[in-house]
Amino acid sequence: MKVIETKQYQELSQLASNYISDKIKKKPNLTLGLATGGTPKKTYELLIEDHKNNGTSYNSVTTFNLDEYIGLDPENANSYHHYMNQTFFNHIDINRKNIFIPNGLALKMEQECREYEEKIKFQGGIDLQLLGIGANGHIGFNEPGTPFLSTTHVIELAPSTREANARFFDSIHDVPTHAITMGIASIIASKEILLLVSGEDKNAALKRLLTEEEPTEDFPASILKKHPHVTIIADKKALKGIGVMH
Ligand SMILES: O=P(O)(O)OC[C@H]1O[C@](O)(CO)[C@@H](O)[C@@H]1O
Repeated sequence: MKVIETKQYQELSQLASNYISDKIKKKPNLTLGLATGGTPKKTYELLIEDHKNNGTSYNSVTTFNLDEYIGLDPENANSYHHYMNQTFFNHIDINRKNIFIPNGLALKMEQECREYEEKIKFQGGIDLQLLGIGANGHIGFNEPGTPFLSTTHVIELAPSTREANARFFDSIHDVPTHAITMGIASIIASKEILLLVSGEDKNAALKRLLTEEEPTEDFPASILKKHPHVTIIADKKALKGIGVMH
């Protein structure tokens, strides 16, 4: 895993945005895996700026999002469909038919999960997966204990995840209890992974990722150690007290 340290969140976001836009310039029909949450917000903002100022085009790009809450309508302000439209898709020239996000309202969830995997495979796999990390080490919504061999599935959210994400909702009671998420095997099948880590509340998770030896299902992000092409961009606060080789 290659670690790039930045001074703060702004610089982290600028590097991440440059990284992604360079990939699109090199491969205009890139298949991009996307994440939600607070961490990548500024990256999306800068990608939009880059699209407007430099003309980076998403016309031939295909995207697959990691996850979605179960039971939230795409119009719900807290759904990841809504997040992605507002934060990114509404501001770039992406072809709507090339956007894929798991359907949290599917009547047949098992079928939805299976078909999501098939769509990724049909597309030839994900070229670059953008990732965040939960304070408990989750990637996507794969909570501690999720099997490394998992593909897209329904998961019960950990209480700590619901608490952390309650900041986006009126009350913790409104945070869905379940989500549909790409599995750990689905994430790890991506050709390349870009993990963004910002802030002191991610320090312990990053320390565990960078220092502990063997991957363990108790700490989902640890599987990244087995992936041949992972780049981590982390700010000083996230890296505090962690010795990184430059
Ligand atoms: O960037 P945040 O808001 O800390 O979230 C970290 C991770 O948690 C999730 O939002 C799921 O809770 C992921 O999609 C994200 O990468």
